[in-house]
Amino acid sequence: MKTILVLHTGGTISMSEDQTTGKVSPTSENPLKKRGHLFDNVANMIVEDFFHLPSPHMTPDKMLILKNRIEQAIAAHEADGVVITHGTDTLEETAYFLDLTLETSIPIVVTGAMRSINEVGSDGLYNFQSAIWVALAEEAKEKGVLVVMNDEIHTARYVTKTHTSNVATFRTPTFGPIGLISKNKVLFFQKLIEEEIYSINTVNKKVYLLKVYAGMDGTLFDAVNQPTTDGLVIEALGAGNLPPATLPALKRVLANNIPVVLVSRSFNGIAQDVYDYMGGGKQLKEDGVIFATGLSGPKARIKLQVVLSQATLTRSLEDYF
Ligand SMILES: NC(=O)C[C@H](N)C(=O)O
Repeated sequence: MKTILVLHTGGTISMSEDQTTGKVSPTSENPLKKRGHLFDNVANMIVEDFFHLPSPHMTPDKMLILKNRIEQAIAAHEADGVVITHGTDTLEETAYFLDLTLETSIPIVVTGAMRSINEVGSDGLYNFQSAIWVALAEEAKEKGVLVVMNDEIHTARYVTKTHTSNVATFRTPTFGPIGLISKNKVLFFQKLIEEEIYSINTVNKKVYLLKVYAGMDGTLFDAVNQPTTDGLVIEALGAGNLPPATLPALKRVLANNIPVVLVSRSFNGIAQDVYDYMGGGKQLKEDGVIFATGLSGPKARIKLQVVLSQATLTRSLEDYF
Protein backbone atom coordinates (compact mmCIF):
# COMPACT_ATOMS: atom_id res chain seq x y z
CA MET A 1 0.00 0.00 0.00
CA LYS A 2 1.33 3.48 -0.90
CA THR A 3 2.11 6.14 1.70
CA ILE A 4 0.68 9.66 1.43
CA LEU A 5 2.07 12.59 3.40
CA VAL A 6 -0.78 14.96 4.31
CA LEU A 7 0.15 18.50 5.33
CA HIS A 8 -2.75 20.56 6.64
CA THR A 9 -2.12 24.33 6.49
CA GLY A 10 -5.58 25.71 7.42
CA GLY A 11 -8.28 27.47 5.44
CA THR A 12 -12.00 26.90 5.25
CA ILE A 13 -11.43 23.16 4.77
CA SER A 14 -10.36 23.08 8.42
CA MET A 15 -12.89 25.59 9.73
CA SER A 16 -16.35 25.19 11.20
CA GLU A 17 -19.40 27.40 10.93
CA ASP A 18 -21.34 28.63 13.96
CA GLN A 19 -24.82 27.49 12.98
CA THR A 20 -26.47 30.44 14.80
CA THR A 21 -24.25 33.33 13.72
CA GLY A 22 -23.02 31.86 10.43
CA LYS A 23 -19.50 32.90 11.42
CA VAL A 24 -16.74 30.61 10.06
CA SER A 25 -13.74 30.18 12.37
CA PRO A 26 -10.61 28.03 12.59
CA THR A 27 -10.84 24.82 14.65
CA SER A 28 -8.25 23.77 17.24
CA GLU A 29 -7.49 20.57 15.35
CA ASN A 30 -8.14 19.92 11.69
CA PRO A 31 -11.46 17.97 11.55
CA LEU A 32 -10.14 15.96 8.60
CA LYS A 33 -7.76 14.19 11.01
CA LYS A 34 -10.79 12.43 12.52
CA ARG A 35 -11.70 11.07 9.07
CA GLY A 36 -8.40 9.28 8.44
CA HIS A 37 -10.12 5.89 8.86
CA LEU A 38 -11.84 6.46 5.49
CA PHE A 39 -8.51 5.68 3.86
CA ASP A 40 -7.49 2.70 6.03
CA ASN A 41 -7.60 0.27 3.11
CA VAL A 42 -6.43 2.82 0.56
CA ALA A 43 -3.17 4.28 1.79
CA ASN A 44 -0.82 4.64 4.72
CA MET A 45 -1.21 8.24 5.86
CA ILE A 46 1.34 10.46 7.57
CA VAL A 47 -0.74 13.45 8.73
CA GLU A 48 0.69 16.73 10.05
CA ASP A 49 -1.15 19.85 11.20
CA PHE A 50 1.59 21.89 9.56
CA PHE A 51 0.03 25.36 9.80
CA HIS A 52 -3.27 26.71 11.14
CA LEU A 53 -3.59 29.60 8.72
CA PRO A 54 -6.47 31.30 7.00
CA SER A 55 -4.74 31.51 3.65
CA PRO A 56 -4.69 35.32 3.48
CA HIS A 57 -2.09 34.85 6.22
CA MET A 58 0.10 32.66 3.97
CA THR A 59 3.42 34.28 2.94
CA PRO A 60 6.32 33.28 0.66
CA ASP A 61 8.42 32.60 3.78
CA LYS A 62 5.81 30.07 4.96
CA MET A 63 5.58 28.62 1.45
CA LEU A 64 9.36 28.05 1.65
CA ILE A 65 8.99 26.24 5.00
CA LEU A 66 6.30 24.02 3.42
CA LYS A 67 8.56 23.42 0.40
CA ASN A 68 11.47 22.43 2.66
CA ARG A 69 9.26 19.93 4.56
CA ILE A 70 8.18 18.30 1.31
CA GLU A 71 11.76 18.31 0.01
CA GLN A 72 12.83 16.53 3.21
CA ALA A 73 10.10 13.89 2.70
CA ILE A 74 11.18 13.40 -0.93
CA ALA A 75 14.84 13.01 0.02
CA ALA A 76 13.94 10.50 2.73
CA HIS A 77 11.54 8.60 0.46
CA GLU A 78 9.00 9.14 3.22
CA ALA A 79 5.95 9.09 0.94
CA ASP A 80 4.73 8.13 -2.54
CA GLY A 81 2.67 11.29 -2.82
CA VAL A 82 1.84 14.48 -0.94
CA VAL A 83 -1.53 16.13 -0.29
CA ILE A 84 -1.64 19.67 1.04
CA THR A 85 -4.89 21.16 2.33
CA HIS A 86 -4.93 24.94 2.09
CA GLY A 87 -7.21 27.95 2.21
CA THR A 88 -8.49 28.81 -1.26
CA ASP A 89 -7.77 32.57 -1.23
CA THR A 90 -4.04 32.08 -1.88
CA LEU A 91 -4.05 28.37 -2.77
CA GLU A 92 -3.02 29.07 -6.37
CA GLU A 93 0.06 31.04 -5.25
CA THR A 94 1.30 28.40 -2.80
CA ALA A 95 0.68 25.66 -5.37
CA TYR A 96 2.64 27.54 -8.05
CA PHE A 97 5.48 28.38 -5.63
CA LEU A 98 5.81 24.65 -4.90
CA ASP A 99 5.54 23.83 -8.61
CA LEU A 100 8.49 26.15 -9.36
CA THR A 101 10.71 24.98 -6.49
CA LEU A 102 10.13 21.24 -5.95
CA GLU A 103 12.12 18.77 -8.08
CA THR A 104 10.25 15.48 -7.85
CA SER A 105 8.26 12.99 -9.91
CA ILE A 106 5.86 12.04 -7.11
CA PRO A 107 2.37 13.56 -7.17
CA ILE A 108 2.03 16.78 -5.16
CA VAL A 109 -1.65 17.70 -4.84
CA VAL A 110 -3.15 20.81 -3.27
CA THR A 111 -6.80 21.01 -2.30
CA GLY A 112 -9.18 23.10 -0.20
CA ALA A 113 -12.85 23.80 0.36
CA MET A 114 -15.35 26.55 -0.26
CA ARG A 115 -17.67 25.43 2.56
CA SER A 116 -16.63 24.78 6.14
CA ILE A 117 -16.58 21.25 7.47
CA ASN A 118 -20.01 21.36 9.16
CA GLU A 119 -21.90 23.33 6.53
CA VAL A 120 -24.66 21.58 4.56
CA GLY A 121 -23.08 20.44 1.27
CA SER A 122 -19.57 20.80 2.66
CA ASP A 123 -17.02 20.07 -0.08
CA GLY A 124 -13.95 19.66 2.14
CA LEU A 125 -13.96 15.94 2.81
CA TYR A 126 -14.96 15.23 -0.80
CA ASN A 127 -12.09 17.34 -2.19
CA PHE A 128 -9.68 15.81 0.32
CA GLN A 129 -10.71 12.29 -0.74
CA SER A 130 -10.31 13.26 -4.42
CA ALA A 131 -6.87 14.69 -3.70
CA ILE A 132 -5.82 11.44 -2.02
CA TRP A 133 -6.99 9.44 -5.04
CA VAL A 134 -5.02 11.67 -7.39
CA ALA A 135 -1.91 11.49 -5.18
CA LEU A 136 -2.17 7.68 -5.34
CA ALA A 137 -2.54 7.58 -9.13
CA GLU A 138 0.47 6.48 -11.20
CA GLU A 139 -0.68 8.84 -13.97
CA ALA A 140 -0.31 11.80 -11.59
CA LYS A 141 3.47 11.36 -11.51
CA GLU A 142 5.66 13.77 -13.52
CA LYS A 143 2.78 16.25 -13.80
CA GLY A 144 4.14 19.00 -11.54
CA VAL A 145 2.06 20.36 -8.67
CA LEU A 146 -1.66 19.73 -9.20
CA VAL A 147 -4.74 21.45 -7.76
CA VAL A 148 -7.72 19.15 -7.21
CA MET A 149 -11.10 20.74 -6.51
CA ASN A 150 -14.69 19.84 -7.38
CA ASP A 151 -13.85 16.72 -9.45
CA GLU A 152 -11.29 18.60 -11.60
CA ILE A 153 -7.48 18.37 -11.82
CA HIS A 154 -5.67 21.61 -12.73
CA THR A 155 -2.02 22.58 -13.11
CA ALA A 156 -0.68 24.86 -10.40
CA ARG A 157 0.76 27.09 -13.13
CA TYR A 158 -2.51 28.22 -14.64
CA VAL A 159 -5.38 27.49 -12.21
CA THR A 160 -7.05 30.43 -10.48
CA LYS A 161 -9.88 31.08 -8.04
CA THR A 162 -12.73 32.61 -10.08
CA HIS A 163 -15.67 32.77 -7.65
CA THR A 164 -15.91 33.98 -4.06
CA SER A 165 -18.29 31.24 -2.89
CA ASN A 166 -19.05 28.64 -5.58
CA VAL A 167 -17.55 25.15 -5.11
CA ALA A 168 -16.63 25.19 -8.83
CA THR A 169 -14.47 28.26 -8.24
CA PHE A 170 -11.12 26.92 -9.47
CA ARG A 171 -10.79 27.26 -13.24
CA THR A 172 -7.92 27.25 -15.74
CA PRO A 173 -8.45 30.12 -18.20
CA THR A 174 -8.01 29.45 -21.92
CA PHE A 175 -6.83 25.83 -21.53
CA GLY A 176 -9.15 24.18 -18.95
CA PRO A 177 -8.42 21.34 -16.51
CA ILE A 178 -5.88 18.62 -17.40
CA GLY A 179 -7.90 15.83 -15.82
CA LEU A 180 -10.88 14.80 -13.71
CA ILE A 181 -11.93 12.45 -10.98
CA SER A 182 -15.14 10.53 -11.49
CA LYS A 183 -16.26 8.19 -8.67
CA ASN A 184 -12.62 7.87 -7.53
CA LYS A 185 -11.43 7.11 -11.06
CA VAL A 186 -8.60 9.50 -12.00
CA LEU A 187 -8.41 10.53 -15.65
CA PHE A 188 -5.80 12.76 -17.29
CA PHE A 189 -6.27 14.13 -20.79
CA GLN A 190 -3.55 16.80 -20.91
CA LYS A 191 -0.16 17.59 -19.42
CA LEU A 192 2.20 20.55 -19.32
CA ILE A 193 4.55 20.74 -22.30
CA GLU A 194 7.53 21.71 -20.15
CA GLU A 195 8.44 21.89 -16.48
CA GLU A 196 10.33 24.71 -14.74
CA ILE A 197 12.17 24.13 -11.48
CA TYR A 198 14.30 26.69 -9.64
CA SER A 199 16.43 25.90 -6.60
CA ILE A 200 16.04 28.51 -3.87
CA ASN A 201 16.85 28.65 -0.14
CA THR A 202 15.50 32.12 0.55
CA VAL A 203 12.58 34.13 -0.78
CA ASN A 204 12.94 37.72 0.34
CA LYS A 205 12.83 39.63 -2.95
CA LYS A 206 10.45 42.59 -2.95
CA VAL A 207 8.26 42.18 -6.04
CA TYR A 208 5.17 44.36 -6.43
CA LEU A 209 2.04 43.88 -8.52
CA LEU A 210 0.05 46.71 -10.09
CA LYS A 211 -3.28 46.37 -11.87
CA VAL A 212 -3.71 48.90 -14.69
CA TYR A 213 -6.97 50.82 -15.18
CA ALA A 214 -8.36 53.41 -17.59
CA GLY A 215 -6.93 56.85 -16.86
CA MET A 216 -4.08 55.52 -14.71
CA ASP A 217 -1.11 57.84 -14.26
CA GLY A 218 2.42 57.22 -12.96
CA THR A 219 1.72 57.71 -9.24
CA LEU A 220 1.80 54.02 -8.28
CA PHE A 221 4.78 53.36 -10.56
CA ASP A 222 6.69 56.13 -8.74
CA ALA A 223 5.56 54.69 -5.40
CA VAL A 224 7.18 51.30 -6.08
CA ASN A 225 10.26 52.87 -7.69
CA GLN A 226 12.43 52.42 -4.57
CA PRO A 227 16.02 51.21 -3.99
CA THR A 228 14.53 48.26 -2.06
CA THR A 229 12.33 47.13 -4.96
CA ASP A 230 13.56 44.02 -6.77
CA GLY A 231 10.83 43.68 -9.38
CA LEU A 232 7.43 44.83 -10.63
CA VAL A 233 4.62 42.93 -12.33
CA ILE A 234 1.89 44.85 -14.13
CA GLU A 235 -1.52 43.51 -15.15
CA ALA A 236 -1.87 45.57 -18.31
CA LEU A 237 -4.86 46.37 -20.50
CA GLY A 238 -5.92 43.94 -23.21
CA ALA A 239 -3.06 42.24 -25.07
CA GLY A 240 -0.54 44.32 -23.07
CA ASN A 241 -1.05 48.10 -23.30
CA LEU A 242 -0.76 51.05 -20.88
CA PRO A 243 -2.30 54.52 -20.62
CA PRO A 244 0.22 57.15 -21.86
CA ALA A 245 0.22 58.94 -18.49
CA THR A 246 1.97 55.92 -16.92
CA LEU A 247 4.88 55.93 -19.37
CA PRO A 248 7.26 58.55 -17.85
CA ALA A 249 7.11 56.83 -14.44
CA LEU A 250 7.46 53.39 -16.05
CA LYS A 251 10.60 54.61 -17.83
CA ARG A 252 11.96 55.83 -14.47
CA VAL A 253 11.38 52.34 -13.02
CA LEU A 254 13.20 50.70 -15.94
CA ALA A 255 16.00 53.27 -15.72
CA ASN A 256 16.60 52.09 -12.14
CA ASN A 257 17.13 48.54 -13.47
CA ILE A 258 13.99 47.26 -11.78
CA PRO A 259 12.73 44.38 -13.97
CA VAL A 260 9.14 44.89 -15.15
CA VAL A 261 7.10 41.83 -16.16
CA LEU A 262 3.82 42.36 -17.99
CA VAL A 263 0.74 40.12 -18.07
CA SER A 264 -2.78 40.90 -19.26
CA ARG A 265 -5.56 41.79 -16.82
CA SER A 266 -7.87 39.85 -19.16
CA PHE A 267 -9.00 36.46 -17.83
CA ASN A 268 -8.35 34.49 -21.05
CA GLY A 269 -5.70 34.78 -23.75
CA ILE A 270 -2.04 35.83 -23.54
CA ALA A 271 -0.09 39.09 -23.39
CA GLN A 272 1.47 39.98 -26.76
CA ASP A 273 3.47 42.97 -27.97
CA VAL A 274 1.08 43.81 -30.82
CA TYR A 275 0.05 47.45 -30.76
CA ASP A 276 2.43 50.18 -32.01
CA TYR A 277 1.02 53.35 -30.48
CA MET A 278 2.00 55.35 -27.37
CA GLY A 279 1.59 52.88 -24.51
CA GLY A 280 1.11 49.97 -26.94
CA GLY A 281 2.76 46.63 -26.15
CA LYS A 282 5.21 46.86 -29.07
CA GLN A 283 6.75 50.07 -27.66
CA LEU A 284 6.69 48.69 -24.10
CA LYS A 285 8.68 45.65 -25.18
CA GLU A 286 11.17 47.87 -27.05
CA ASP A 287 11.56 49.87 -23.80
CA GLY A 288 12.54 46.66 -21.97
CA VAL A 289 9.26 45.41 -20.47
CA ILE A 290 9.21 41.58 -20.24
CA PHE A 291 6.04 39.90 -21.57
CA ALA A 292 4.96 36.77 -19.62
CA THR A 293 2.85 34.28 -21.60
CA GLY A 294 -0.33 32.92 -20.06
CA LEU A 295 0.37 33.75 -16.42
CA SER A 296 -1.90 35.79 -14.18
CA GLY A 297 -0.53 38.74 -12.22
CA PRO A 298 -0.17 36.87 -8.92
CA LYS A 299 1.49 33.90 -10.68
CA ALA A 300 3.92 36.13 -12.59
CA ARG A 301 4.76 37.83 -9.28
CA ILE A 302 5.48 34.46 -7.60
CA LYS A 303 7.61 33.41 -10.56
CA LEU A 304 9.62 36.67 -10.66
CA GLN A 305 10.22 36.42 -6.90
CA VAL A 306 11.39 32.79 -7.22
CA VAL A 307 13.58 33.42 -10.28
CA LEU A 308 15.25 36.42 -8.60
CA SER A 309 15.78 34.34 -5.41
CA GLN A 310 18.12 31.89 -7.18
CA ALA A 311 21.78 32.11 -6.28
CA THR A 312 22.58 32.99 -9.92
CA LEU A 313 20.59 33.63 -13.08
CA THR A 314 21.75 31.25 -15.83
CA ARG A 315 20.21 33.34 -18.62
CA SER A 316 18.67 36.76 -19.26
CA LEU A 317 15.63 37.45 -17.10
CA GLU A 318 13.47 37.76 -20.24
CA ASP A 319 14.31 34.16 -21.14
CA TYR A 320 12.66 32.96 -17.95
CA PHE A 321 9.22 34.27 -19.10
N1 LIG B 1 -12.37 28.78 1.09
C1 LIG B 1 -11.36 29.23 1.78
O1 LIG B 1 -10.48 28.50 2.22
C2 LIG B 1 -11.31 30.74 1.97
C3 LIG B 1 -10.59 31.19 3.22
N2 LIG B 1 -10.80 32.63 3.41
C4 LIG B 1 -9.07 30.93 3.12
O2 LIG B 1 -8.50 31.17 2.11
O3 LIG B 1 -8.49 30.52 4.10
